[in-house]
Amino acid sequence: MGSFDQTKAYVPQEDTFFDDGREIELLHFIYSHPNIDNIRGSPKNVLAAINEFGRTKKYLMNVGEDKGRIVCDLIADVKPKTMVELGGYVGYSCILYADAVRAAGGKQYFSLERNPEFAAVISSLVDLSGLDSIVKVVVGSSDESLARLYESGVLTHIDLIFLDHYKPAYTTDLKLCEELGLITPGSVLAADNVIKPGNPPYLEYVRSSIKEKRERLNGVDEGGAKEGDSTQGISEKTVKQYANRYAKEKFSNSPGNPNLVYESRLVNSFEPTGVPNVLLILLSFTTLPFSAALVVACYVYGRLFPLPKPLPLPHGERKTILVTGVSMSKGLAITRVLSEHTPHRLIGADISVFSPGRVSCALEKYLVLTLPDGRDAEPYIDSLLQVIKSESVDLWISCSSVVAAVEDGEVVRLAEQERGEHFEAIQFRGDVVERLHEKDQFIDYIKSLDLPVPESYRCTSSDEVIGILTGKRRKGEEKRRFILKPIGVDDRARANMMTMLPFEKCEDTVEYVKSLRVSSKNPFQVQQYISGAEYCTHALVIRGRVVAFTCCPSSELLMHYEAIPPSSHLFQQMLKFTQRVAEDGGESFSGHLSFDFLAEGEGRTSKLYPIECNPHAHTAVVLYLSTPQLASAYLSAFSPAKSAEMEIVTPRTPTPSYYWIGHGIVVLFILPVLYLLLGLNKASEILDCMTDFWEHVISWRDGTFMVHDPVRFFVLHHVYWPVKFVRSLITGTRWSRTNVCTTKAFEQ
Ligand SMILES: C[S@@+](CC[C@H](N)C(=O)[O-])C[C@H]1O[C@@H](n2cnc3c(N)ncnc32)[C@H](O)[C@@H]1O
Repeated sequence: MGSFDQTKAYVPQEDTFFDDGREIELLHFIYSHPNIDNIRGSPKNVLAAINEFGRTKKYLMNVGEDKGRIVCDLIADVKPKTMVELGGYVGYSCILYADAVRAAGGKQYFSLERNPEFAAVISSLVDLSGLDSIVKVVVGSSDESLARLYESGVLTHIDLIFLDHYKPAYTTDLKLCEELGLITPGSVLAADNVIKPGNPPYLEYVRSSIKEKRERLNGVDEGGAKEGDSTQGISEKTVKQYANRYAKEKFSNSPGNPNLVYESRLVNSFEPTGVPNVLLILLSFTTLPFSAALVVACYVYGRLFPLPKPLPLPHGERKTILVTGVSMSKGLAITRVLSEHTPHRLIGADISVFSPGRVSCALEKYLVLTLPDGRDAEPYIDSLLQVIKSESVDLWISCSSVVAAVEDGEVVRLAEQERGEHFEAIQFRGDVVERLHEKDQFIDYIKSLDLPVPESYRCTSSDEVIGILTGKRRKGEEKRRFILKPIGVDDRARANMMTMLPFEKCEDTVEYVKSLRVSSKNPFQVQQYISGAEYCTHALVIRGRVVAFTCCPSSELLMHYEAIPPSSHLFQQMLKFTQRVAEDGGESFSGHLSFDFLAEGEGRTSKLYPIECNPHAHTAVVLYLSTPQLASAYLSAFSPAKSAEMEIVTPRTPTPSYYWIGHGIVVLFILPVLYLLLGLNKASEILDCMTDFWEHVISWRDGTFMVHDPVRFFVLHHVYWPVKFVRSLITGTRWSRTNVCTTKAFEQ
């Protein structure tokens, strides 16, 4: 779970927070919006306008962006033909989900809303977003509407149901759907608010075994909730939420189908009102004494058992090596290995004053670089050039983040221009970075090397895209599936565009593609969809030769790195691919090179497709933390003969796996304990998380912690992140997810 982005917060909830005319006000707000022409026909813009109203005018009880995304992911997974929502309010969830259902090839979305005024608002906004062909808004109490839809034959089966209406009716409506056969094995339920404010009868029902349900039906349950009492344990405020308009609530008395069992999973997310990231500051504060004690213990141990120092070099042979990006685990891992195993002078630089790298004893000096000023990267480039000049840097190892890769390439060119001679740098030139990083250029380039690529097309108009998606198949040819990626747009846009195409109906595909407004200014890549496991690699390339290489299964979100053994077929395939690209780069090709691959099929017959290239260091380099030979690989940059002879350095075997405790403690320990205390999750699920966490603590390694260099771990968790959170609270800086290992806080 990420932290809530405060800038997304709606205005606070008042005592009366709905049904006071604000729903109609919302319609006036949207239809008189200066951007109305762009809102028309665009579900995304209609949702943005609803959010704008909630943030600047009045609170709205919508599901919100964070929780909405979870259900959208579920829709993409389940691909429901028919989805039903109970409780539509002003249509936020309806527009968001119906758009996702359409994108996943679905046909129908039923929004059931009891209040006719709200239902009229939904219908109006659904029309405005152009989703009227898939959405049916049904006015009336959910139980009556479900029964009516079933009897008229309009609704025969529900693939995915979203429950977000009157909390006590969750269980009774679910049972009704079971009895009518609308919900069958394979149907998926997504229920909002079961954690907060809580819905114990619903959770109890979906977690009961067949035997328990039968016993309760027959009235033999000992001491449990009385069958039929669906308000038990739900707060009085929630039970009376709609009492102003519907004085007496009525429920279906359906017995349900006790033979159905559900697999259940609780997912925490945020209401649009927000959860302050103060909690994370508190976590850092409460764990501070433990970390401080750990630092002291490590310090004493380090004094008693110091690491052996590399032999000093004769006068004049000591070089200065600069590593940039030392706030990140990858930059620190490289400096750590170099400082332990080379006698050269190591200096580090990064853009943060509070960088955990500045306190690392691996560095002799830390320098702060200037942050790029908006789109102007010059201040950053100038400050880096200044460091290279003033410190007489002999070798620069660039470990900067992806956003600075092109600028870093430019720095190499300018440094050479200034010196009038070759400047040794582990950094590709700007044009190489662009060629490898831009999705379409990369695929074209790889194709030119005769290496396998997923079928990909660059398109600058909707017609081009439609032509490819709806093109005729040869006889016997299987239906191919594609995804559509924006080119040169940020990764957030890409995350929203991973829709499987074409849809069943040609007109749906056409409608969808047209809504993306593909043009020469907004080009897209149509790419063959490949289903399979994803892998990432990290390589050090010097003068066109791969001198160090490792790879592992991709797991950015879990933040786990487990090396694939060099003897495996997959490893060899990925290495061969990387070597081919490196060779093609020639003598001037030095830098960190990493690829993302998808493997189609398994074992020795699997076929690898590269999907992306990152021409910069990958966090997987932490796998080398106990491999001294990595230092020699970097130093081979000083001697062409050595790099030509070097054996490829792979992480020492057995290689420990890496995790980040700051991440693990939140997702695998604190949250599960919280659920346990609140009685919200099954003990077995909590136990699984705890076991994972414990296993990591015992047998994995933290990517930041080091017994002989413990202060940077302390600074990361008790200075860097808290300062970032406090700053974010004060300035309202946009962030919704944090990555402990790259020290980045970014929008999801
Ligand atoms: C929390 S709001 C739904 C928000 C909406 N799902 C969204 O995220 O945009 C709950 C809605 O359920 C409706 N509702 C409550 N009880 C209902 C019932 N028995 N049948 C149908 N709708 C109901 C309320 O009128 C209200 O509009």
